[in-house]
Amino acid sequence: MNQAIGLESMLRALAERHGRQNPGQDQAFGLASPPPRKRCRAIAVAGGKGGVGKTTVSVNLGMALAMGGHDVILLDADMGLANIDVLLGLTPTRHIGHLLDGACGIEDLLLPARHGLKVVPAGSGTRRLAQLSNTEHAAVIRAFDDLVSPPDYLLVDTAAGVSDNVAMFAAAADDVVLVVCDEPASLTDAYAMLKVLSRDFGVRRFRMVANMVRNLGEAKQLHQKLARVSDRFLDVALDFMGMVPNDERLRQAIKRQSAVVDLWPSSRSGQAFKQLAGAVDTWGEPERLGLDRIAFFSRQAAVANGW
Ligand SMILES: Nc1ncnc2c1ncn2[C@@H]1O[C@H](COP(=O)(O)OP(=O)(O)OP(=O)(O)O)[C@@H](O)[C@H]1O
Repeated sequence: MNQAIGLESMLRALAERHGRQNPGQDQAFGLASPPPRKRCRAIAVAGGKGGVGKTTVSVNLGMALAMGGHDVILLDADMGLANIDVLLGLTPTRHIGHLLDGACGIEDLLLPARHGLKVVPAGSGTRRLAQLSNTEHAAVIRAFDDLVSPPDYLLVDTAAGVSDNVAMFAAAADDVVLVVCDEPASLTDAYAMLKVLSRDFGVRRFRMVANMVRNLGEAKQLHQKLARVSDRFLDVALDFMGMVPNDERLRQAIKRQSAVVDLWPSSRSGQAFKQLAGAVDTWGEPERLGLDRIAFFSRQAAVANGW
């Protein structure tokens, strides 16, 4: 069976399950509707090529949103090669593998970082985690239903490449942020990502962050380069979200196992991440409808919206 079709039917099953868990069923049992809960927005950070800065952007954007007063969970979805905990100097005792083994629940995995940011670690150096099946990935997504309180934002740092793993998380999220840097391989991999996610998973809108650029002009040029090709050959909208400059301060922060936006908020990259967080704050309601409109926190989202 075509893998994309297999994945799509799995997402459809998740959507049906989501429908079954609609709060309408509470009314069917004569129960009062629960009070409205806040809506969680799931944002997948992808990039295609390894080393373009996906994890750096995920960590710092998550921290910047948390510093802005938002409740944020950062999921390390680079299963088997996870490194968010290392970047933030955290020492997890449990990871996604334990969740899949039934040894703990999602709440037990939430690792507190600075400014209230919470990290869900994926585990590193485990072959099994690097080879999770589609069913196991779906189980990870479903596990978020069990959170006691959904956050404002769920940021998902995806793995490199355009594997089923990456596609599944991106297709389940409300928004896909594409991190691109000015290298031919980054551009071609980003294009491949746009193509697969739009053609096989119906993702139509992407937001691009230009990373490791010199200035805004260079960032916009990079966006135009990719948008020119995607406008011509693909049915997608690629919005310019912002840029992160190539900044030695950021590399120093990584060595100190800290987010640059926390350690040096006035640095060029620190300011850039605050601007990216500001951009997220201005996004309207998610546009995606139908199959790919499944939110990570399906049940909480359903309760919040009265779906
Ligand atoms: N804006 C930046 N300025 C300076 N250095 C940067 C910047 N962004 C990323 N880097 C450097 O690039 C390295 C790789 O970044 P990162 O680990 O975030 O990439 P990635 O896309 O997540 O890679 P992978 O998919 O292989 O995990 C960082 O360790 C850092 O040294």
